[in-house]
Amino acid sequence: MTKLSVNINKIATLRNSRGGNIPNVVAAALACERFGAQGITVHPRPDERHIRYQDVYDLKAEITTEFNIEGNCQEQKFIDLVLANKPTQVTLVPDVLDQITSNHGWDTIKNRDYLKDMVKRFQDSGIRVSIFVDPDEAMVEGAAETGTDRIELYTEAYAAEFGYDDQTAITPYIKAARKAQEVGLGLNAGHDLDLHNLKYFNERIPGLLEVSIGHALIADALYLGLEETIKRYLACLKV
Ligand SMILES: CC(=O)[C@@H](O)[C@H](O)COP(=O)(O)O
Ligand SMILES: NCC(=O)COP(=O)(O)O
Repeated sequence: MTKLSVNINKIATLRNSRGGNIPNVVAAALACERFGAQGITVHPRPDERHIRYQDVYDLKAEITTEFNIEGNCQEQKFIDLVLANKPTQVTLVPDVLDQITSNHGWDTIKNRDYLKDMVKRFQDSGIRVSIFVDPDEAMVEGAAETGTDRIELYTEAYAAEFGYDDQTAITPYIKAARKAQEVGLGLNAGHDLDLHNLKYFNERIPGLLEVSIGHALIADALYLGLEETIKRYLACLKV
């Protein structure tokens, strides 16, 4: 079954809006685990607008499921943070500084040598590496040449098209997933996945190992509660 990693950035956004420690991100992560999530994802950004660097240390000390840290390895602070915490997985995302959210994958061909160095650096510390890519077979092949363990397919385009033309929405992802299988890469996916589009995606993408979901899931929890929300997302991942 595809694993669900809950991205808790938005819990930190809410906490930071007031100062103080409500809601507590570690308590929220532990609740996600208790309710069945198989992993916790955070995406600390350089301005610490949601997850703070200290949160990563605090989470690492408490959580027991797979810990996935996403971010831009062009920031030395990010590399140091990951190496100090040794999560299960680091996901390399090519964000620029003032980006509202992630909006593109790596060009794994142009940046092949750079990514190769980064992948080795993290793998040498026992950390599984995933590279965030658009659903483009050439980018998947390029990722394989870096030595990465996995890729994460950037699903914003799928989510935007889903509900209009589902077949068109999913086709590039099926092709990219098949290519990942062919070149021996593990497959993750994420961004804008939600209760409407997740089941269709999971049922059609071969070899999907993990999805990381934050924005929609935390928003759903406002209405449904965290326990019921996680239960519904897990149900979408059953085949
Ligand atoms: C890589 C990815 O798609 C997610 O991590 C997303 O970027 C979440 O980040 P924000 O919560 O800052 O939007
Ligand atoms: N890697 C994607 C992620 O962690 C969550 O993205 P979103 O669900 O907040 O869009």
